[in-house]
Amino acid sequence: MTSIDVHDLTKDYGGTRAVDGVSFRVLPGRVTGFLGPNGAGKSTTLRVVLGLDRPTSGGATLGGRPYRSLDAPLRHAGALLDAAAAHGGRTARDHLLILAHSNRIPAARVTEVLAESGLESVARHRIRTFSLGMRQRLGVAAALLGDPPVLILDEPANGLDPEGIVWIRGLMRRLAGEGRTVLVSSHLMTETALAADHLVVLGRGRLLADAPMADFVGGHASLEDAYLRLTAGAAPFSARTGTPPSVTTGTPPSAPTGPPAPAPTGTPRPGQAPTPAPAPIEEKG
Ligand SMILES: Nc1ncnc2c1ncn2[C@@H]1O[C@H](COP(=O)(O)OP(=O)(O)OP(=O)(O)O)[C@@H](O)[C@H]1O
Repeated sequence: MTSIDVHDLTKDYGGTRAVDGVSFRVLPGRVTGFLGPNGAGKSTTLRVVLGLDRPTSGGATLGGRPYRSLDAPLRHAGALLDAAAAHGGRTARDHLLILAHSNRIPAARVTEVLAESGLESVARHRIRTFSLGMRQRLGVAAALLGDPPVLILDEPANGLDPEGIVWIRGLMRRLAGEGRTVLVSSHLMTETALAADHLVVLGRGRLLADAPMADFVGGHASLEDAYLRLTAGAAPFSARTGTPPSVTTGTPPSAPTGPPAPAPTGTPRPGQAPTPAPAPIEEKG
């Protein structure tokens, strides 16, 4: 099956370094959660993987090939990046039919993905009448269209109702169970804890962790706890609350709190630099 490989990726926007020498591999057969604070570089990385942005240096491949070199790319990788991207004047069905046609996918597959995403009853409605959650479902339907071995989903639960959140979680688990490669970015820790087997965490454009979920959370009260400790030094927009980060470790408040244990980073691959240790948490007064 097909892995996603990001190799020593750096991306600058003018004077802003959005991604800084990041390398990781996303393996088939599991859901990999892609986490990081606002502005950490997740979307930029996904855009480079999908050939939507050119890297400054390094790069990314799917099954060893750059996305841009793929023939009929929807058959190799399905992506949900921006649910608002579909043309509002088209019906959901027409939107999918156009995508299918341009990737040599049979029209019958459109009917299947409309059913899979729960949109059958609104298939002939114009997309501009869709709610955010319906647009998300349409984005997922488009990602599934080519029956691809790789799925890349950026905040797929955004706007979904509780039934939809359960649906997308089950869908991701099933796709991974079928041996596909599923990479999902999210800020929802509870959802990520339920859906993901493995985590890749960025902070300020750098790789902070690349580890199995159990190893990442190990010794912490929850995924949220482990994540907040790891990224506390890398969150650029933390609001002043007058209290320390909302981590609950079970340790009494008076107990000395040293720097967090670095989350396990997995074995560096040949040529890959070890993951930098996270910045220590500074206790706020
Ligand atoms: N097109 C662009 N032009 C200029 N700067 C950009 C552009 N896209 C992203 N950036 C900058 O790159 C950095 C990384 O942004 P990116 O959107 O990749 O982060 P993110 O981890 O996806 O954040 P979020 O969780 O808020 O979506 C930020 O500093 C952002 O301002």
